[in-house]
Amino acid sequence: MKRSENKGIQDEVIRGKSTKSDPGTGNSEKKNAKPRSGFRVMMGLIGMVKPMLGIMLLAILMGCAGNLCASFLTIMGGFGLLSAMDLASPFPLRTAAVILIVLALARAFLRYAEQACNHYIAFKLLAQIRHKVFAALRRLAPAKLEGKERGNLISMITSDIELLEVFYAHTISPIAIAIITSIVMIIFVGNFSISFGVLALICYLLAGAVIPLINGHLGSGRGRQYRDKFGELNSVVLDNLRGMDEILQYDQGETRREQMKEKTTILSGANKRLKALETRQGAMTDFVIIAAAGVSLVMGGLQVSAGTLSFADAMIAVMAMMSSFGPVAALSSLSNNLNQTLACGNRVLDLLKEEPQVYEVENGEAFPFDSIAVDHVDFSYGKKKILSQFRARFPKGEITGILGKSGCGKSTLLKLLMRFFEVEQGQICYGETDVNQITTSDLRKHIAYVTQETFLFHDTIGNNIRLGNVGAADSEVEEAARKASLHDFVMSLPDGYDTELAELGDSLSGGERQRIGIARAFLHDPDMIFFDEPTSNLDSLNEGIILKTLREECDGKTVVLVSHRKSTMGIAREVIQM
Ligand SMILES: Nc1ncnc2c1ncn2[C@@H]1O[C@H](COP(=O)(O)OP(=O)(O)OP(=O)(O)O)[C@@H](O)[C@H]1O
Repeated sequence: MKRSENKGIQDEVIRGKSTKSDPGTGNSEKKNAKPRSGFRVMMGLIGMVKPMLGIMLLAILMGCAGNLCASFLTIMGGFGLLSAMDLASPFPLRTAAVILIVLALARAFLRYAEQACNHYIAFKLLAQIRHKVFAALRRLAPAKLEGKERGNLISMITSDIELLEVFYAHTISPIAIAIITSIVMIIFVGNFSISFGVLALICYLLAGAVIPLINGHLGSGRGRQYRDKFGELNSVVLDNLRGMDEILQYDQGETRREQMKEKTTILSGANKRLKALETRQGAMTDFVIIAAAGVSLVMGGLQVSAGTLSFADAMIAVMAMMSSFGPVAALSSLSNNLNQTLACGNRVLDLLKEEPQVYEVENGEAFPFDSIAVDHVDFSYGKKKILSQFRARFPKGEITGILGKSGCGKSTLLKLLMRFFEVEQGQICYGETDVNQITTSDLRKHIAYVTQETFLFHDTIGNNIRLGNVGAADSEVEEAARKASLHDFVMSLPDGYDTELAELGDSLSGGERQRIGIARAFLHDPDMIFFDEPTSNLDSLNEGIILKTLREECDGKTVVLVSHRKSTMGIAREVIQM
């Protein structure tokens, strides 16, 4: 494919989509987007239930049947009472007793089955949402994970998704159940007298909709405040744990303790305000239920004395009213958590819908092993300009060094070469091919990027090195470790290459971690290696060994070497000053 043709495709495939967001914040689209209403969040979350609609309907059916069983337990008791008093009852005492037992057993079974279905749906869905969130992160990474939002993402993956369990297991079906059972009960009591039906309708609306909506509105700020304060306390505790060495060294224990105490006091204040609202809401709901009972008693009495209703019917209608508030009362307590749940749902939906800053090129050009040309490149994180009309050339098969003061954009340049971000202006070309036209997976397969921070997985040292080439034999792993001056250290450990890094925890030194990263790159054996401060944590002996290996092993490879150290730059054929 010719370059000009590629450019056309490029404009269509990449530019159209990826220049919308903003490196450094990563969310320009989100900032401009209208916030979702609670209803839209609910619909979005319910949309995810589609694959499990059958079980959801079953849960609602069993919930309705179970709650009606509970109401009719009391009503059947009323019929039994009428029969015992020799008043008109459709059920003789014995039959009423048998039905009572059946209803009680059915109630227990249906309740259990409803909860089992709801939890099945919730946990299946949580697993699916986690998969979706990780797939979204995979799509959005690495740019998204580079930004300041990393902390928020961790909290989303851990607590936000967890909280959605409340929505799926304890929100959707209770709302449907309350609506259906209320309609059944309105028809049932309305059959005795229209006024009972109207009273039931008003009271159900008050307890199940008006009070929860008002309190939900009043409590939305308090719920969010509680969650924010909870997050703040968590991060202070984590900071203190991580920074324990510094706290002890600079005698900051008392100050940090005071800070934690202050955060705890604020959190407990927020919790108190939230509980006060919950208590007030509970009291309002109870008032409506008691008022409904009182009004229905008076109404029944008046209708019996006026001769428009028999005593037996009035008694059953009043008992039905009194026993039917379970499902709507359950809704009233929902609204306390609903605001928090919807806020979490909103964040998860935002992430699932977020456009990546950089789209991976899937069917582009194969990676050409050639010189790299950086031509008049501009790049900014948000409003902060990092590179302006930057030019450089990294010849094929040579080691080129990059020197520059801290923060001038050396690591950023490597990330642009890796296409973690796209340039704003100018071009980066491998040979004749624009980096934006190269199949991204192919690009990353042929380049090893050794970052300043080597991430170690909870696995053996051997497998951590093997990340560079999963199929590598033990001898190849050992060879790579030797080149990275790591072998002797590994052999000094009781289990050698089988030593679990989780057991060592953070006890590996910066230099040892760095050497694991370098061994990975050697094992990967790519055409190009980008090193970001590869020897910053090493003593001069290990630095010397690694530089010698770099010179020998990287013969014929294109190497870009970022470093502050003049000694490291010694192996570079050319040094670019940024
Ligand atoms: N993801 C990001 N979002 C916003 N700003 C960033 C991001 N990454 C880096 N920066 C900022 O961009 C500037 C350049 O960062 P970069 O890491 O490229 O510098 P550097 O030259 O490699 O520095 P050092 O030598 O200290 O590693 C710094 O001021 C940094 O704070």
